[in-house]
Amino acid sequence: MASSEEDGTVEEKENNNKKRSKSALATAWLTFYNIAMTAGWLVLAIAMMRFYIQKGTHKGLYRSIARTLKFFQTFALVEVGHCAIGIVRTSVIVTGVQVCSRIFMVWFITNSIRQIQNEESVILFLVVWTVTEITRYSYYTFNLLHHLPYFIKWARYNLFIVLYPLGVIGELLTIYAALPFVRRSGMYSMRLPNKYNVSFDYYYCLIVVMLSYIPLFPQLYFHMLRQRRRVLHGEVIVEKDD
Ligand SMILES: CCCCCCCCCCCCC/C=C/C(=O)SCCNC(=O)CCNC(=O)[C@H](O)C(C)(C)COP(=O)(O)OP(=O)(O)OC[C@H]1O[C@@H](n2cnc3c(N)ncnc32)[C@H](O)[C@@H]1OP(=O)(O)O
Repeated sequence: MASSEEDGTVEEKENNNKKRSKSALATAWLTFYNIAMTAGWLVLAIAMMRFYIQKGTHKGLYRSIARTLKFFQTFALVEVGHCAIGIVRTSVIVTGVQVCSRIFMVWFITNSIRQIQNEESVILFLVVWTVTEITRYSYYTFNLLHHLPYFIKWARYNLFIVLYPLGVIGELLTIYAALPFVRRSGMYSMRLPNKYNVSFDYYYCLIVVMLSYIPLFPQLYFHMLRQRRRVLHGEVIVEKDD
């Protein structure tokens, strides 16, 4: 009897130790990840400012930062993993929609269609994403280090009110600008007849993507408004399950 009680205590201690070391490991990884991402987006911000100051135009700006942007935005896929394994308290779906829509914009729109890379709307979403991500990742970093300056917390949960709609406008205008080129080139499309007997039209796919902002964007926006009330005003929010 005594021995089983002892066993229980040992087991409990082992479990607690495992949890502690897991959370220490998770915190170390998240701190590293957030610092790296803050640095990455800061590099992008500096590169964009330098380009504009030196050239006096936004033309060619996307090309000049494309590699860095693709790397850091694609790396953000890791965040969906963070939610899935439970090391951050965030919905996989909310994060998944956010990250996938960004990756789609970078790889399947802006990177694939050279003719639209100099559109003002590209600069709009790039600037908006950059400000958002520098604020967001520095918020997470300082929060993990338990030294969060109030202005970063304020910026994280206020700037999105304006930046989110501006980012959406930039993204939608960019997809809209891409439509004629996609239609003319027939890119990423499959016409019948073909050996798979499957037809796919990227042009209509883009229209569906644009329409999907109507139900999806309000959900992300209201999610952030709820987070804002919770963090800035201490409201207790009961989130629905995924
Ligand atoms: C395949 C094609 C698909 C196409 C589909 C198209 C549909 C498109 C729909 C709409 C798309 C919108 C496009 C907009 C793009 C833009 O970004 S515009 C720019 C403005 N954007 C924003 O301001 C939003 C930025 N995004 C986010 O903030 C996030 O992505 C989020 C997922 C929406 C944030 O949600 P959430 O994580 O729940 O909020 P937080 O309050 O920040 O975090 C909750 C808790 O989790 C902790 N945490 C999260 N991540 C980390 C981390 N990396 N490190 C450490 N901790 C983290 C955080 O600290 C919180 O913890 P607690 O305080 O303990 O609760």
